[in-house]
Amino acid sequence: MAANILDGKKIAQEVREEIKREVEELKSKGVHPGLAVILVGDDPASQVYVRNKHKACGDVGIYSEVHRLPKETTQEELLELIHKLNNDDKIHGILVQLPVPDHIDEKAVIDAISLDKDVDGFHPANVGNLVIGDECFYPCTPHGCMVLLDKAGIDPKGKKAVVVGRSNIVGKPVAMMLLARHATVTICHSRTQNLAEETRQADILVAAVGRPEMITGDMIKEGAVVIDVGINRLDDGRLVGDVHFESAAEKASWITPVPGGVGPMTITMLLKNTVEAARRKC
Ligand SMILES: Nc1nc2c(c(=O)[nH]1)N[C@@H](CN(C=O)c1ccc(C(=O)N[C@@H](CCC(=O)O)C(=O)O)cc1)CN2
Ligand SMILES: [Mg+2]
Repeated sequence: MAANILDGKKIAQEVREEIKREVEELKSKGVHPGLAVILVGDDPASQVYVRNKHKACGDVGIYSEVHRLPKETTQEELLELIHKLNNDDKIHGILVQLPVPDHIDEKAVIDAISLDKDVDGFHPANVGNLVIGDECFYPCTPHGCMVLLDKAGIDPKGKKAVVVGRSNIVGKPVAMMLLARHATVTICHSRTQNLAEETRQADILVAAVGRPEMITGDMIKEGAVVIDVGINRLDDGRLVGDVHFESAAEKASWITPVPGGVGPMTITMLLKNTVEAARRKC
């Protein structure tokens, strides 16, 4: 089987057109959605992501401000800025680009963001609401995975989904979202025995481990849908996912490429959450 490509770049663009219209509608009601992004330090990849977030906001008409803080910023200084933004009516969404420098407690920072402005969906109360199926912001990358499935017309209901990776920002939330859509979900991780035995049962396989090309074609069931969340830069400069694309594409019915699969959806879902946060103020 030669897999169909789930083109995240194209789908992200389509979703951004919808978001643009939603922003116009909110503006006509007197609400201009606003996002504040905080970047601490000078991690090169984070700088690119933050720049892309700012540009993406501009493209759809969302007001955005970027707070670039030096890497020596103390936790107190960062919390003070978050507190200020929590009380700023122009700002509907706040995010702190991760990772933060080692001397800053990531959990303290996430906890400080007001629940109604937590457009990353990382606040523990948001995560709790996701688990129990209450109103919440879906974390952006897992939300992007679900939108890709929807756009390809793949209904998780009754399907066996296997998620490889148990991070708080991707593995666990995507498993919960698949469960909410009535998939039978297995979460695998570094201590899973016989990983291939598990992955070969998946109708939907989500790879989010951060290990280059570790999921190979022989680990995939014929006709499976493969969502590759990994973004790994190799020594030779190539960017690859957690899935070995060529061998996996011979087995899968649908597969996301890297780059150009899940990645472009992440920022798009951030825009969507920011609009949703603003809508709740209407
Ligand atoms: N506060 C947050 N921090 C981080 C998040 C997040 O959702 N919130 N996710 C990642 C980084 N990230 C957005 O912040 C992000 C990662 C990747 C992409 C993307 O478009 N990737 C491209 C390839 C880009 C490249 O060439 O390097 C792709 O996969 O096609 C967008 C956003 C960690 N931090
Ligand atoms: Mg690949």
